Amino acid sequence: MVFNRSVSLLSKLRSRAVQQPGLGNSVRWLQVQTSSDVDLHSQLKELIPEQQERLKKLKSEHGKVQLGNITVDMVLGGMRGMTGLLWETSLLDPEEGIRFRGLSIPECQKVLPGVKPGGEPLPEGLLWLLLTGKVPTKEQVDALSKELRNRATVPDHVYKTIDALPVTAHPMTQFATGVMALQVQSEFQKAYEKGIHKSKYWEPTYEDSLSLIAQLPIVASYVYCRIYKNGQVIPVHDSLDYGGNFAHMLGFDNPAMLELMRLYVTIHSDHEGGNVSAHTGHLVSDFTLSIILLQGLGRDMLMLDLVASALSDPYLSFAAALNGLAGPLHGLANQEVLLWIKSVVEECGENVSKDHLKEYVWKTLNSGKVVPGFGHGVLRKTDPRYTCQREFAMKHLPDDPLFKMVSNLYEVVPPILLELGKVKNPWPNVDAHSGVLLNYYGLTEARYYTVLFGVSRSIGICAQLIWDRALGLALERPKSVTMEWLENYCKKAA
Ligand SMILES: CC(=O)SCCNC(=O)CCNC(=O)[C@H](O)C(C)(C)COP(=O)(O)OP(=O)(O)OC[C@H]1O[C@@H](n2cnc3c(N)ncnc32)[C@H](O)[C@@H]1OP(=O)(O)O
Ligand SMILES: O=C([O-])CC(=O)C(=O)O
Repeated sequence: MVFNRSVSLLSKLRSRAVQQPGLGNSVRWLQVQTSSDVDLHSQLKELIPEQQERLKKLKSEHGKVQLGNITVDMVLGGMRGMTGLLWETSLLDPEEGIRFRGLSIPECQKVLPGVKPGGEPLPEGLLWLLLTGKVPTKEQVDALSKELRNRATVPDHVYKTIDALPVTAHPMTQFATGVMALQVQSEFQKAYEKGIHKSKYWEPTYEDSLSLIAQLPIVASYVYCRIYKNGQVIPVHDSLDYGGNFAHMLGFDNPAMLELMRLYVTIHSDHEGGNVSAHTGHLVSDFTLSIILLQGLGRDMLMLDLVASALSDPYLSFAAALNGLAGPLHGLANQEVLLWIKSVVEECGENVSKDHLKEYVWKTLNSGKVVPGFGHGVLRKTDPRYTCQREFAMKHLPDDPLFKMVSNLYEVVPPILLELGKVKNPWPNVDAHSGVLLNYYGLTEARYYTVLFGVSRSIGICAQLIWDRALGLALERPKSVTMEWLENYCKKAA
């Protein structure tokens, strides 16, 4: 029954995926693929004109339709509930969680190719899906894996730039610095300087994006080996897929860890446009006046040209996004959860009772801290990214004591957060689970975890960035007001 359901879902999604005017779906599906079928760039080139037309029509026919009212609460409350961004690659439902181009996480697990049938989805497949809106075949994913491997080289100055930082610098600081150093090779910046026509912006953005995505695991694993493995770097494997290669370069070759990394990179990639990292990347790519202070790193290593600042290239945009991801209420919660769990173990032991856990949660709250891994700005139910990691744990590490503690926290924390009376979502988010899985396979260095998140988030941010350029999206510049302005406005409105 379950099998039949998934087969029919698969065929439905695939037929949706290959629908083309004038061609029967099944006929097209059975066709032998040509080289342009497996080339992501050619696929995008075909799609862009129709999406440009779609946007033009939306604007001309419905440009004046109202999407809601803005209240003072929204302005003071971090713009919660205010619809204000176009983000094509994914959409978040508060109850149901994320959908990537319309597909939920369980659906992605069913239809995106794995290394073997039934394996965890390959992140390259997700990148293809986010960019084209179509479920790729295994051949398309393999071609993209190969392309990413071919682009996976990092110039020497990047390592030197990272080496200029103390080894004790936070891994995210080292990682973001490495990304900034990669920027000197931006194709977008070069094309902009040469006067590229705006209708062509998406092409060098695509080049930069794919190169950046390909290079990130190398920079990330360099940071890991520099900090934790005395600089013993492991080179890119010449046949592994993206997620598998990343785990390999970090020194992990256990097949289950490779599967975990594929799942991790897939599910952390995109969470619609308003989250801190994605929004920062999007905003900065539209417009930035940020001046990056690089004193002490050597001006000869990084030659940043502020000509590009009005349309920041993918490297600049993604570096900005990483700095947002490094905040403890956002991506750093990845590390905070495991550090918190380890502090529980230190104080109460691994087999802590639920009553002791409750006491520890209250102690955390009473000292003015948040319980990391719980709550969310938009979600109002358990994060499906948490659920799929829980399923992975039940399959691969059901007896791990830290997994058991995570399960107990699922029971203990929500009622306590509800008791506070102000927390809008007491349920666990993605970060509540990832640490114990990584820790189980030997990646125990919690301070490093957000770097993994960063590698994954490049996939969503870059996919949208390419569409930002293809669609010619406007510079983002919302209006701000002062308290006095609000007070006067409200007096007049009363
Ligand atoms: C990948 C991700 O970014 S997922 C999120 C990762 N972050 C975390 O896990 C950190 C813990 N969680 C939190 O801090 C919050 O739930 C956030 C930042 C994720 C969302 O924040 P908000 O949208 O402001 O949540 P919400 O509207 O429910 O907050 C209301 C109040 O409850 C508090 N609250 C929310 N979640 C928690 C929590 N887990 N522990 C303690 N207090 C909490 C808020 O701090 C806020 O308190 P205040 O009014 O005294 O400032
Ligand atoms: O959506 C958010 O605000 C935070 C989040 O879970 C993510 O970015 O993955």
